[in-house]
Amino acid sequence: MAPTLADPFSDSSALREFVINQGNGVKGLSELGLKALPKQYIQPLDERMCMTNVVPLESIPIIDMSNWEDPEVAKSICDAASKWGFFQIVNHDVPIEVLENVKDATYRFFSLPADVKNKYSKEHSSSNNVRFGTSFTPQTEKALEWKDYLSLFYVCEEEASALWPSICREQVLDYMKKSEVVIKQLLHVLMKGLNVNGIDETKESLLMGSMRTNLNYYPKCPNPELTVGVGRHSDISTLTILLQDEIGGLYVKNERDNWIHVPPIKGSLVINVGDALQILSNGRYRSVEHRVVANGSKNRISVPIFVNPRPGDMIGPLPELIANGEKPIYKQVLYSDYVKHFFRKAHDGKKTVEFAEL
Ligand SMILES: CC(C)(COP(=O)(O)OP(=O)(O)OC[C@H]1O[C@@H](n2cnc3c(N)ncnc32)[C@H](O)[C@@H]1OP(=O)(O)O)[C@@H](O)C(=O)NCCC(=O)NCCSC(=O)/C=C/c1ccc(O)cc1
Ligand SMILES: O=C(O)CCC(=O)C(=O)O
Ligand SMILES: [Fe+2]
Repeated sequence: MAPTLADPFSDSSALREFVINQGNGVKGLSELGLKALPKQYIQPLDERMCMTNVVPLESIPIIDMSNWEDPEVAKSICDAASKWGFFQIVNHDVPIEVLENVKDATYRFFSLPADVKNKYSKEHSSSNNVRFGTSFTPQTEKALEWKDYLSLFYVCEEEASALWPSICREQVLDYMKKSEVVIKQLLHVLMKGLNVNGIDETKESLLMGSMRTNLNYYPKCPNPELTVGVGRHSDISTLTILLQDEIGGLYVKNERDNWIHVPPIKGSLVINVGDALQILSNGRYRSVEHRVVANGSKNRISVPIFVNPRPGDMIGPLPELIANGEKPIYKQVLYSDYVKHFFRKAHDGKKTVEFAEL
């Protein structure tokens, strides 16, 4: 039963019970039609999006992938990865139906009753590789984030068949599979830009040995200006392939510490460099801080594929770079240690990468 008092969640344990334990998430809160944001979601002033720091006319590069091997296109990819850490791609080979299907599947999953979704929560899921949750790390966050998610770590088809929710499984698998071509194209170009030519099996595994797909749901929010959808962070992936819907709300930091909006473009994918690639490239490609605002009138979804090393891989500057005389700025770290470090703290901008600094 949903609480009905005027301020039903002044008591944090009531909020925790409804949102986390019962699996209603922020979607459940949103659907209660609250007039005011529960205080647990109110972010400190300096974490809220201040529109005076937004540069309206600037934009991350938009790259046409149809001639991806053309040296000029390749240069624009490498330049974008060094300067911005973010770009959008159009005319890639992922069919539009695949993108539309995974968005539909995301809506279908979040439309399930709370008790059904809750079977995939940390407490109830039979595997760490499938996790339905809310905010980022509700145990450690001082202020919660206005977001629910389903996170699916891919191990193999058999495991996905056995453990992933059937309501979205095929669509997520298809999106992952069809994205592999463009992921390989991008990694090929980015490695060439470092004078690392030819990606052998070991290197392919280091760059894209594991994948995690998140289905993110940001419901309509009563006081969007007081909270965040996702706080400032850089991803810990090698590359992230992000599908967003038509609503907008993703902002990226530029070189002058201003925020730039990433406008939705139908059929495009947003690509960003993650910490793992920043470390492997010895800082030549940059993972960049980004955040998502909450929306006062519309629900928003996004579907990132995090392309990662394997949990058991050691990551550090690639030997080819060091052999060329570059001084390493990162040490070798076990990727799963890096991932755990990221998940055990609240979002804190670019701080995660300090874990690997020499
Ligand atoms: C290190 C992992 C993630 C977990 O290891 P474990 O040995 O099974 O240990 P735990 O299940 O106890 O997880 C360690 C901590 O991470 C937390 N965690 C474990 N997955 C999760 C999870 N998807 N979500 C949010 N907490 C989690 C988990 O709750 C736990 O926190 P705590 O209970 O406080 O100790 C392991 O599965 C692993 O190495 N996975 C393969 C690599 C991998 O997934 N890489 C991540 C790719 S990038 C990425 O996911 C980015 C995500 C992201 C997400 C949200 C954002 O806003 C921004 C970015
Ligand atoms: O929803 C978005 O646009 C971005 C989400 C994000 O940054 C993430 O899941 O890491
Ligand atoms: Fe992100």
